[in-house]
Amino acid sequence: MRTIKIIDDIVKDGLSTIAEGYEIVPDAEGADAILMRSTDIHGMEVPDSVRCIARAGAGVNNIPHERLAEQGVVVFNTPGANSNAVKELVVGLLLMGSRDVLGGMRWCREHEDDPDAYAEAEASKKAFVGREVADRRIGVVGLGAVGSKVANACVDLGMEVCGYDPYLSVDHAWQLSRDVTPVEDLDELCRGCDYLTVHVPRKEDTVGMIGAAQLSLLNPGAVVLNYAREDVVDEDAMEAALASGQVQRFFTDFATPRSLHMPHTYVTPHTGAGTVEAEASCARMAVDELVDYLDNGNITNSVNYPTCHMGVCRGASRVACLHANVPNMIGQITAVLADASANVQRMTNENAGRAAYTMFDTDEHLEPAIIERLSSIPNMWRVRVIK
Ligand SMILES: NC(=O)c1ccc[n+]([C@@H]2O[C@H](COP(=O)([O-])OP(=O)(O)OC[C@H]3O[C@@H](n4cnc5c(N)ncnc54)[C@H](O)[C@@H]3O)[C@@H](O)[C@H]2O)c1
Ligand SMILES: O=C(O)[C@H](O)COP(=O)(O)O
Repeated sequence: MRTIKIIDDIVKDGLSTIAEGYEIVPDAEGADAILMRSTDIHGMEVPDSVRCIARAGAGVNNIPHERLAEQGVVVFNTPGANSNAVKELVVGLLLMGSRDVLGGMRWCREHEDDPDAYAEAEASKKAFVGREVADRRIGVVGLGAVGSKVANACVDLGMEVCGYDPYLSVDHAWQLSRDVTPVEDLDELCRGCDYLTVHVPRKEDTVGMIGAAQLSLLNPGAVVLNYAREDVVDEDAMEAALASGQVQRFFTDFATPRSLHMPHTYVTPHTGAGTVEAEASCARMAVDELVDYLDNGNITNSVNYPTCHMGVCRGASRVACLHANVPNMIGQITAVLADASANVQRMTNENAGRAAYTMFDTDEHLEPAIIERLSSIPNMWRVRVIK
């Protein structure tokens, strides 16, 4: 029986793909895997029993995945599984940001007991006049799963769309409308924009990337949306830009103590991915990743280990070695196998960044002493006997 500890609220129907032979357990201690969403686990001691963690969602800044790689824990996320949900909300808010929809609705509510409201509305509606988004310029920062969908939707709305993403993947480039203009410099992207929307992961080079300089390059009265992470947009700079009118409205998914008190700021409580469809598809993808890793050693969508597939083991045994991406690891692993006269049926090695993964099938089970020798190779982080 394999065991999974669930942290956060994972929707039940998303768990439907958990295979037989799996059990949800109340504690991480002793569990084989953790399934989670946004809880910050930087301060958590991840028990040695845990072989993998799947984040049902995109952002992994809440997980110390580099440290966990060295602990032999594979961390997964679910790229793209919630991107349509974010796109739909961002497009809705973009339209709301162009018209004072909320102000108009507030006016109506305030006049709910006024018998002349219907007639007064005609006189008052001038106060809520907005603008159309068609032909306006929007800058999209980050053209991944969410950003590319937002950019394409803005093209469909008739906007002039520019995008900035120095690390754009080939897959996402293929998905992008040819009407999106790529811009190679962030400041150039911001210059003359009426709208700016941010869709990058939180990392060293993105924290504070939208600051005073970038906001000053927007057209006066611009609308800014942050459905990425709270500190990608510098709050000091944003508050000043809102106070001066340089930014007319700011939509953010992050209820920080500061954003909740900023003028002309509309805060949602991290509900960018909050649809039944997105929650279920993230959970299903995360469960599939965990199960394929625990059962077969295959790695799909990991953020700290390379992609690696060897299908289902047809030999007597399958072993996976999780180790540092340094020279001579394969040489040392095969030397141990040669000493043991092990007959290797299939073997694969992949690396990504600082981590590497070697997996092999043998036609006999290896003695515990051989596994011990593999484990004691310097820079070996974990050896798993999968079958
Ligand atoms: N509010 C929500 O509920 C919600 C939902 C999904 C994602 N997110 C956030 O949005 C982020 C993006 O999600 P995604 O699914 O599109 O991820 P993604 O990985 O598909 O896309 C991120 C894109 O940002 C680009 N990028 C990285 N560094 C950059 C930089 N310095 N400048 C410009 N571009 C850069 C990458 O090349 C990539 O194309 C996530 O990491 C997460 O933090 C929030
Ligand atoms: O990174 C993400 O996928 C989003 O921030 C959504 O997070 P959540 O699933 O915890 O709401």
